[in-house]
Amino acid sequence: MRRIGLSKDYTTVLATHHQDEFGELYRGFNAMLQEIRVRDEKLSQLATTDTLTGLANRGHALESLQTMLTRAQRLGGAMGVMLLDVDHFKQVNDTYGHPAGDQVLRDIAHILQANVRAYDLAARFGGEEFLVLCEGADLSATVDMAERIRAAVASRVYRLAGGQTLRTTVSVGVYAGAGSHATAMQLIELADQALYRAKQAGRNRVVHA
Ligand SMILES: Nc1nc2c(ncn2[C@@H]2O[C@H](COP(=O)(O)OP(=O)(O)OP(=O)(O)O)[C@@H](O)[C@H]2O)c(=O)[nH]1
Repeated sequence: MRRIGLSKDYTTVLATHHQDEFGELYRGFNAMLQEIRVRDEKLSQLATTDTLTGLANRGHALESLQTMLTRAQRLGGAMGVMLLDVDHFKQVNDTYGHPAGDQVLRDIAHILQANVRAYDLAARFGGEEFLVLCEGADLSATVDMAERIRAAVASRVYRLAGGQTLRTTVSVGVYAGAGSHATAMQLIELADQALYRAKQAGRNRVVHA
């Protein structure tokens, strides 16, 4: 028990064959460990997940970016970063209402999840902005993935609760690379500059740095 207390490894189960008070004590202790583990998982889920979309939240995305970048730099591999912003989203809210806007954000989150690989990370980075981290992807692979997502969003017809339908588009800024001196914030900044150019060029497009 002292070892569990020190290691905080609550997955441990204490084995006992006692049928007396000791057995009772062990079983109570195991039940308590199980409860701590479930609460631990719930807390960590709450701390890393965006509640509206179920995607990773900004903090978790930044941590993952740092981990992915460090790994890519250590192994000399590539990585891609994609910043997506919903076009004219204020108009969606103004025309159809905030709940409709929320539904669009949730739908886009589904599209992202359906289009990224198991080892990529899709996150909600801010209000109507999403970040996708593509592990081991070079520029061409990241742009291809971004283009697939852009096209999927553009062709989606959102069906609202009241029977109305709407369509929307996203602009995407892409950066790929993991230069030995690059920092996580520089990667985001470069993707953001590309995103800005995508908006300036007319939206509903992918631009890379
Ligand atoms: N429904 C909903 N709206 C949100 C949420 N977070 C941010 N927004 C809205 O997103 C809108 C963003 O608007 P802007 O930054 O003006 O950008 P935009 O209208 O998308 O225009 P462009 O980015 O230039 O294409 C604002 O109206 C915010 O209120 C959210 O969680 N739910």
